[in-house]
Amino acid sequence: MTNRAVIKTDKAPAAIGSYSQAVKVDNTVYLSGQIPLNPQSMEIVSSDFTEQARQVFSNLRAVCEAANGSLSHIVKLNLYLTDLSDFAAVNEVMAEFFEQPYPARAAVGVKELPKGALFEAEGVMVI
Ligand SMILES: C=C(N)C(=O)O
Repeated sequence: MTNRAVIKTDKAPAAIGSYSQAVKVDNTVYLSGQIPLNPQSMEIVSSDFTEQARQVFSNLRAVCEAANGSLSHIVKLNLYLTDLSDFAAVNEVMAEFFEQPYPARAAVGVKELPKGALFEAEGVMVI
């Protein structure tokens, strides 16, 4: 029998649709996609890609912590960029937030993201 719980924190943006910020099943936490919303204002923080990426990882960190984990517990990340010329920038921001060994990852260019965001990241954490 699995042990399932919904994770909810006001330190990360509230869900903007019909989903939970994260769902925990036993020791595994499925982290919903974070876009660069300020958790208080629920507005995109900046038009600058690097600032958006920092906000996304800050939001993901808050959800990890609400599930009693941390970014270092993330085993897989999926990144979505509306412009793959920001690939180098996202690697730099990840190096600010993550320590080696880094999680497994995919990075994909997409046409559009919710609220006009330039970047979204979602992943899986094992605690
Ligand atoms: C922002 C999202 N995670 C969504 O719309 O699913």
